[in-house]
Parts: sequence; C-alpha cells; structure tokens
Amino acid sequence: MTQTVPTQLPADWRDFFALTKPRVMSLVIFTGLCGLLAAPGSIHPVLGFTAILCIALGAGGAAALNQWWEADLDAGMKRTSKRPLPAGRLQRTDARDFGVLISAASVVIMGLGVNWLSAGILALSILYYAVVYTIWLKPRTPQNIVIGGGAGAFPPLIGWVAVTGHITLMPVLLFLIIFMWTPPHFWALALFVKTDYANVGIPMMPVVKGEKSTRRQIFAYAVLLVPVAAAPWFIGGTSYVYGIAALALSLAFLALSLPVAFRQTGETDTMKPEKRLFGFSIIYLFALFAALVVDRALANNGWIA
Ligand code: HEM
Ligand SMILES: CC(C)=CCC/C(C)=C/CC/C(C)=C/COP(=O)(O)OP(=O)(O)O
Repeated sequence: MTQTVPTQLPADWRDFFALTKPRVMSLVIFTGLCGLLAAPGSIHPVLGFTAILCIALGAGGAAALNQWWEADLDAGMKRTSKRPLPAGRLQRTDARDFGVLISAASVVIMGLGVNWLSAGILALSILYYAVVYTIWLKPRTPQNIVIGGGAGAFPPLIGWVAVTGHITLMPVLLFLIIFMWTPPHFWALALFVKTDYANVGIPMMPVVKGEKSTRRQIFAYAVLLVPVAAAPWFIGGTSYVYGIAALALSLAFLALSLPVAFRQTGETDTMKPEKRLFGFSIIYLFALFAALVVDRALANNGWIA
C-alpha cells in the first residue's frame, strides 16, 4: 500500500511558526549560542541545548505577543500586511495564548533546567520586547528602538550566564555591542520603509526628526560601535584574532554608513546605500559573534594566548 507523505506542515502550524519571526530570531538565537560557547567553563550539551531552546522559545513568544498587540498596525503596512494575523489566517486570541504559553514555558524550563539568573534575564528580555518596547515605547517616541533595542541585546548575556551562573564585564560588553548596533541596523531599514511607518502613525526617527537627522545618528552609532566591538579584546577577554576581525568588520560597517550619512535623496531614489548597510548589518553581527567563538575555541585548544 502506498502512502502520500505530506511535504509541508499544515497551514496552521506554519502560521504559528511565522508568528515567532523565525528569520529575525535566527540571529537572536545565534548570538545567544555564541554567548554560551564563548563563556568560560563548560555546560552539559543537553543543558546547553535546553538553554538555546529556551532563548528561541522566549524570543519567539515575545515576537508572537508583539504581533498580537500590533495586528491592526501590521495590517496597515505593506511590509507586514501578509503576516498571519492581518491576513486573517489566525485568531488574535490564539496568537496571544501561544505567545504567553511558549514565553512562560521558556522561563520555567530555563530556571528549572539551567539556572534562575539566566531565566530571570530571559523573562526581563521577553517583557522588555513585548511590553516596554511594543506597548510603551514604539508608539510614543522616536528613541523607541534605542531604548527598546536593549531587549534584542540580552541573548548573548543569557547564553553566557547559562554557563557561568553570574554576570561579568565580558557578557555586558556583548550586550553593549548589540545595543550600539541596533540603531544603524533598524534606521537604515526605516529610511527605505519610511512611508509605511508614517501611514500608521508610528514615530520612527525618519518620520519624526527627518532623514538628515536619522542619517547623522546612524553614523554616530556606527562610530561608537568601533571601540565597543573591539572592547572585549582591549580588556583581555579575547585575543587579537577576535580583535582584528572586530576592527575590520566595524570599519567596514562604518565605511558603508558614510554614504548613508552624508547624502540627500529625492522621491525616486532607489536607496541602494541604505539597503546595502541594512544587509551588511546582519552579516556583521553573524561574523562578529562567529569570530568570538573561533577566538575562544583557538584559545581553549592552546593555539593562541
Ligand atoms: C528594536 C530592535 C530591532 C528592530 C526595531 C528591528 C527591526 C527589523 C525589521 C523591521 C526587519 C525587517 C524584517 C521583517 O519585516 O521582519 C528586521 C530584519 C532583521 N533583523 Fe532586526 N530589528 C531589531 C533588532 C534586531 C536584533 C537584536 C537582531 C538580532 C540580533 C535582529 C536581526 C534581524 C535579522 C536577521 C533580520 C533579517 C530578517 C530577514 O532576512 O527577513 N534585529 N529587523
Ligand atoms: C530573548 C528575547 C525576548 C529576545 C528578543 C529579541 C528582540 C527584541 C528582537 C528584536 C527584533 C525585532 C523583530 C524587532 C522588530 O521590531 P518590530 O517588532 O517593531 O518590527 P515590525 O515593524 O516588523 O513589527
């Protein structure tokens, strides 16, 4: 007897999966994993896997709650109108319940299985993204992503604390790197989807302060990112392998932010430098955190100091 094997998950499962913003969260999870792998000491692989699963569940749950709250806003923006809620493929209450369930599960499992400090920071970052950023800051101030960006900066700290059980300067620096990276990452994108945010009344920086001010601020954060990204090397937390990679990547990021910072655009501009900077921002963070893990692996094997 022949059976047809379904090649795709049922639509409702795909929609729940989409609620977790999987593409964005892949980098969130990767930075969490790198924090865990770069931390001094060791963790049992099963517990390490559990910690990363909890970061994924917590970040995904917070993203679901973000979309539950913003379903009407998302319906009004071209970029987000096809998401499961605005497209009518899911009930709003189902998205809320799913978000609460996997967020709560992530914190409890992290606490019981790994340690309560990492569980506490995970809970803080979920509340930070779903409540402080989404409900409070995003509709109110153009500094929303500067302050709210803190939420996305926690995962490497959580991964690190999952191993060590305490907070030191190194994981705080990893937090600061993502904190400084978030404004240029997001504002580069906001420059080319400006009208979307203006249409739904979200006070993103280019809408409120204008393009010129946003461009200058992107540059300022890209400048600050150079010493902050190299700081783990300066304090002796890594070797020159990470240090050189951090400087090279950050200077490339700065170079790409230059044409964004000092140009004016007309109505028909294709926004190539802004799109390039946004694209590179993602490669930048993947490569920087990968360099950190390679550096620590080389040191642990005695190949570098
Ligand atoms: C408040 C902070 C942030 C804001 C407002 C923001 C906003 C955005 C937006 C609007 C997009 C476009 C893609 C989409 O529509 O889903 C995007 C893409 C992306 N973001 Fe962010 N982001 C933030 C922080 C982060 C952080 C902390 C990470 C990871 C560490 C991250 C990783 C990514 C990635 C990987 C993409 C590309 C996704 C794709 O290829 O579709 N973002 N971000
Ligand atoms: C562990 C944990 C909870 C991590 C959280 C990670 C985090 C805060 C990531 C931020 C990423 C993100 C998708 C922002 C989108 O902003 P938006 O929601 O304003 O974007 P939108 O306009 O696409 O809805």
